[in-house]
Amino acid sequence: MTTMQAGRVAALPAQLWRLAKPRVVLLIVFCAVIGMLLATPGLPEPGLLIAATLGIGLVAGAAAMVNCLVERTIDARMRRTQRRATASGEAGFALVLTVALTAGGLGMALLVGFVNALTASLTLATFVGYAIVYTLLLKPNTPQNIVIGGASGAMPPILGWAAATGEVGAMAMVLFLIIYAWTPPHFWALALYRRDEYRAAGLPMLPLTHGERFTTLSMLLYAWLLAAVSLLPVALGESGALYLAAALLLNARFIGIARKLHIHYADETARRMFRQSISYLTLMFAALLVDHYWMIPVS
Ligand code: HEM
Ligand SMILES: CC(C)=CCC/C(C)=C/CC/C(C)=C/COP(=O)(O)OP(=O)(O)O
Repeated sequence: MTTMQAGRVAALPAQLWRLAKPRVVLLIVFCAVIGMLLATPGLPEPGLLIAATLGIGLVAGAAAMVNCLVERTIDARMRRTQRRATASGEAGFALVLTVALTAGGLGMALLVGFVNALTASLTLATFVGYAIVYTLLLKPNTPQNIVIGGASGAMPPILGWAAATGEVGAMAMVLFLIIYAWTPPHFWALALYRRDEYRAAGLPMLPLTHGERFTTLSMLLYAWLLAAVSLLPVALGESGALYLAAALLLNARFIGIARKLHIHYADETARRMFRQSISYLTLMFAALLVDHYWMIPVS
C-alpha cells in the first residue's frame, strides 16, 4: 500500500461518519427520546431506552447514507455537498451501501428484538419515506418535496412514543405536527440563500420555481401554523406554564424573523433563520421535557 492509499483508508471512518449526517441524526434522536420520556409517567426502563435510542439512531444514520448514495451526482454539483465522500468518489458505492445496510440492519434488529413490532415497522416506513420516497421521487420532481417528505422527518417523537408504550398517543401526533409545520421554514431558509446551488443541481426547490416572495410568504404562514400547533400540548392539558412561556417566546422570535425575511429579503437573514430553526426545535423539545417533570398547571 502506498502512503497515499494508506492515508485514504485512514480518512474513511470520518468520511462515513459524515455521510450519516450526525448532527441531524442527533436532533432526530433527541426528539425521539423526548417522545419516549413524555409517554412514560416515571422513567422508561433503561434497557428499552438504550435499545430504542440506538435503534432509531442507527436507522436514521443509514437513511442519511442512502440519501448520499442516491444523490452522489447531484451532491457533486453543489458547494455544500461536493466534499461528501460519495460525491467526490473517495468512498465507493458498494462500501457505503454495505455500511448503511449493516447499520440499518443492526438498528432494526435492536428495535425488533428489544423494543416492539410497532416501533420497528414505523421506523422502517420512515426509512423508506426519507431514503426512497423523498430522495428518489419527491426531491427531483416537485417543489412541495419537503412538505410531503417532511412527514418522515417529523416521525421521531412518534417512534419514541411507540417504543415506550406500544401505541401512538394523541400527544405523539401533536409532536409530529410541530416538526411537520417546522420543516418548511427550516428548509426553505436554506434553499433561499443557497438557491444558486440548487439551480446548478437542477432541483425544483420552491425559491426557484415560485420565487423569493412566494417562498418567504409561505414560510411566514408555516411559522404561524407552527405557533398554533405548538399550543396544542397546553390545550390538551399535557403541558403547563413553563412550556407555554418557552413556546410563546420562541414562536415570537421565529415569526419575527420570518416577517423580517418577507418584508426585506437578505441572504444573511435567511441564514440566521436557518440557524434559528435548529435552536427553535431543540429548545421547544427541551422545554416540553422540563415541563413534563416540573409541571406548573396553566389555570
Ligand atoms: C424533509 C425534511 C428536511 C429537510 C429537507 C432538511 C434539510 C436540511 C439541509 C439541506 C440541511 C443542511 C444544512 C447544511 O449543510 O448547511 C439541514 C441541516 C440540519 N437539519 Fe434539516 N431538514 C429536514 C428535516 C430535519 C429534521 C426532522 C431535523 C431534526 C429533527 C433536522 C435537523 C437539522 C439539523 C440539526 C441540521 C444542522 C446540521 C449541521 O449543522 O450540520 N432537519 N437540514
Ligand atoms: C428512520 C429515521 C428516523 C429516519 C429519519 C429520516 C431523516 C434522516 C430525516 C432527516 C431529513 C434530512 C437530513 C433532510 C436533509 O435534506 P436533504 O436530504 O435534501 O439534504 P442534503 O441536500 O443535505 O442531502
